[in-house]
Amino acid sequence: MTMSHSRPDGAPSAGFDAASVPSSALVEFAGRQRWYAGRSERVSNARFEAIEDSIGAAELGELVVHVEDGETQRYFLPLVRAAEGAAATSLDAGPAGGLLADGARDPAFAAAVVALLAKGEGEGGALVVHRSRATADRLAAVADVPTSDIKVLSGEQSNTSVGVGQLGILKFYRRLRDGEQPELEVTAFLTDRSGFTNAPALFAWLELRRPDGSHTAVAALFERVANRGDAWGVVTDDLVADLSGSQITHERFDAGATLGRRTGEMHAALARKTGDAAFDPEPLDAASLGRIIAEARTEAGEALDVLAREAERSPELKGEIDRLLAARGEIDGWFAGFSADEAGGWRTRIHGDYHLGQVLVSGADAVILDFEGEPGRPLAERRAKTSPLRDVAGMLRSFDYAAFAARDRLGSDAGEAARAASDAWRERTSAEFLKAWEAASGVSLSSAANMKLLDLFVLQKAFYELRYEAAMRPAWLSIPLRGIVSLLEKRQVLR
Ligand SMILES: Nc1ncnc2c1ncn2[C@@H]1O[C@H](COP(=O)(O)OP(=O)(O)O)[C@@H](O)[C@H]1O
Ligand SMILES: O=P(O)(O)O[C@H]1O[C@H](CO)[C@@H](O[C@H]2O[C@H](CO)[C@@H](O)[C@H](O)[C@H]2O)[C@H](O)[C@H]1O
Repeated sequence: MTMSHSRPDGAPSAGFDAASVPSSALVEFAGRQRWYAGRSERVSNARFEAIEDSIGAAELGELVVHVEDGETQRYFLPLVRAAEGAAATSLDAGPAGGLLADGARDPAFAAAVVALLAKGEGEGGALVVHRSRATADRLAAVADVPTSDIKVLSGEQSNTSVGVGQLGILKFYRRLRDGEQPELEVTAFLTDRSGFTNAPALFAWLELRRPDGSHTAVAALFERVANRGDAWGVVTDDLVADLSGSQITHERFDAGATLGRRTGEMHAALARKTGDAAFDPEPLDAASLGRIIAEARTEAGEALDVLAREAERSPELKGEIDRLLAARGEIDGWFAGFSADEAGGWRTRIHGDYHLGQVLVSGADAVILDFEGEPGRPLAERRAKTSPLRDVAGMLRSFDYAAFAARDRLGSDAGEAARAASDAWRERTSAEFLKAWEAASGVSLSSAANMKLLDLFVLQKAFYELRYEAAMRPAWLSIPLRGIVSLLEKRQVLR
């Protein structure tokens, strides 16, 4: 169901000239936001481009950032007047604009968006409401939640998620990419057409249609899943307790077996043939395998370039960095060593950015979230069908991160015994995960070709993480670096 929403005459607005916000103030403000991906780039200028529509008192717009020698980045940025005393988190729009704040973090704005999604509006504006018919009554209940029960979730990730009472999660997409948002397509497919129930139901979403015909989703409302935290938090807490010899009194989350089963079921659901060309499985033939290898090979080279630049910033990692850089030829040769005979199986839609932080622990079960794909990649790539082993690799890398993070939390108490125990946990959990995944997905892991492809995806993910950590958390650069070195040693690419 689709409705267009237009600015009602005389609607209240934030009452400022957003177009006059200086570029320097926008860049400084963006640099403080977790969702901003341009932090490590040189920015030539930034501007606020108004959206011809209104919701509540916000001035709606896009933050448009021109990166030197790079693509233009667009972010959804509704602006509201900053609350008293909120100077530290606000955007200083100068004497004419005053202090402004991110509307996505403002409960009143979120309430207005939910009301709009539940109600829909007349024709004409730049924002279009899409609602799921199946969930209309649940949507009305979410719209009844009082503003006082609307709260931005802590631990903001690539986007900004807001809890609407215990019923809904309103997610504002921050980095905007033109085209279909994979998260909306995949969640709707899983819940409406495949019978997979371990992902939150999608209620409604808001799409921006620009005058040039391009379109992109800016917000979506999902069912809120009762949970005791994401699997990253639950797994690392339990591991810290185990490593430090503390008793666990709560129900233990059986990470390997539960995640393996639910992940496999998700992949089996995504492999269902329904006649929808965007989802129907296609053969993983030699041409598609060739594209996968070429992409991973290029990305490995790019990540090694980034690593070479990082070497100065991380002198404690110099030994491993130099070793990897010296083996560039061998690494490239490993990718080149794939043969067309290794093609086989199916490619389907997948999760695309799968790790422990994307799973909620609900009782003893797992609910899978965030089907947006890797936020740094173009939409067409994130919507492409590929091997489900890519997601499997993502979770294996996450077990490696969790083993490191648990040791890191123990600080100087973490001796050699803790290292050995956390490594053993990672190996055991990974094996249980793979076993349960194979049984639930129906994809065989006994073929040498599939195991080699799994290695490729593990390496590709770790190279992606190298770039991610270099840009976002340099202190964790060692995790993917050591993961890459260790895998390449096992496969005798590094000697
Ligand atoms: N449907 C939901 N039910 C309960 N909590 C949710 C739901 N969706 C998101 N969350 C919470 O918000 C956090 C961020 O959600 P996620 O979709 O991963 O956002 P991002 O796109 O920013 O990575 C999750 O880790 C979880 O704590
Ligand atoms: O914000 P997103 O969920 O879209 O994902 C991005 O950020 C993740 C970090 O929060 C990053 O994941 C990496 O760190 C995790 C631990 O914090 C670890 O569990 C993952 O295995 C590791 O990849 C993810 O790669 C990035 O896309």
